[in-house]
Amino acid sequence: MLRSCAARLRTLGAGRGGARPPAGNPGPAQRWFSSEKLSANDRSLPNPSWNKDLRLLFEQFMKKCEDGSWTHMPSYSYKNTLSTQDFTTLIRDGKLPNKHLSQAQLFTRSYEEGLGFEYVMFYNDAENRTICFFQGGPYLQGAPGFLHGGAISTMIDATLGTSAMIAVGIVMTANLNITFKRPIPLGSAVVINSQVDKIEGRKVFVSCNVRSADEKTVYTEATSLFIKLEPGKSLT
Ligand SMILES: CCCCCCCCCCCCCCCCCC(=O)SCCNC(=O)CCNC(=O)[C@H](O)C(C)(C)COP(=O)(O)OP(=O)(O)OC[C@H]1O[C@@H](n2cnc3c(N)ncnc32)[C@H](O)[C@@H]1OP(=O)(O)O
Repeated sequence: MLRSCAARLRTLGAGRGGARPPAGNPGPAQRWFSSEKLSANDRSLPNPSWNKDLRLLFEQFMKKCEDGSWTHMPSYSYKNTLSTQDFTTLIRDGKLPNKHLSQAQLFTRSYEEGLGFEYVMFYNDAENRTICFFQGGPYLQGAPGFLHGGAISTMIDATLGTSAMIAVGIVMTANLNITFKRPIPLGSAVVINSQVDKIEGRKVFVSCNVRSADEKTVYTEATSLFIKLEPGKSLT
């Protein structure tokens, strides 16, 4: 059975060495999810590029957060931050050249406002669900007027990855299976509804579908396997 989200988030930071981070010195998970210090740079809040549907969905779910059933997840570009350093140290023994690290930022937050990935995620602890509201901008075009399949896959990976991370800690995608059923119009708001289906040891099986904001059209379906990283085991 999945543990409560709060407990999982507390232990995420302990995964590397077994010790809980001391008070005032949050572990990686607390840094991703805590909005206290970074809220000014939170990219998951409405901006002028958001269409009416995306705003409405955001407002509806912010209301649902009031009773604690859903939680809003802030999101940052992670430009040259400690959390990126932590992850690199974990899987590569810190061997990534510093020059690259200093330029690094989260792919889905690397476009200017409105041009690429505009999205916000919420999670529901009791139901092990993460929901993402996503509006793809003009730089994500594939077939004329529609989103590129790689951009859709990216947001699916990010949403499913977030679900898996909330469940077990730091993970990487081992496998991602996607069925594209209908093309997604550029600039439209869609709903990526994901859930953790099963956890077996370090393996986390997750799935999702992508629907229109009115839920009438199913655009995409996906299943995926994430693997929890083992502390001290280099992947390179
Ligand atoms: C701390 C800070 C973090 C900083 C982040 C800050 C920002 C965060 C913001 C929010 C993030 C949002 C989430 C984004 C998610 C994106 C994730 C990616 O794109 S990731 C990029 C894209 N992904 C990559 O680049 C990953 C590349 N691949 C790898 O690195 C490795 O293959 C691995 C890590 C996936 C597993 O390696 P390894 O740890 O050595 O594991 P083993 O070989 O020992 O196997 C363990 C078990 O798993 C089984 N199993 C394994 N694979 C498969 C499979 N494909 N099929 C089926 N099964 C598979 C295997 O059979 C075994 O089963 P069993 O015997 O126990 O029953």
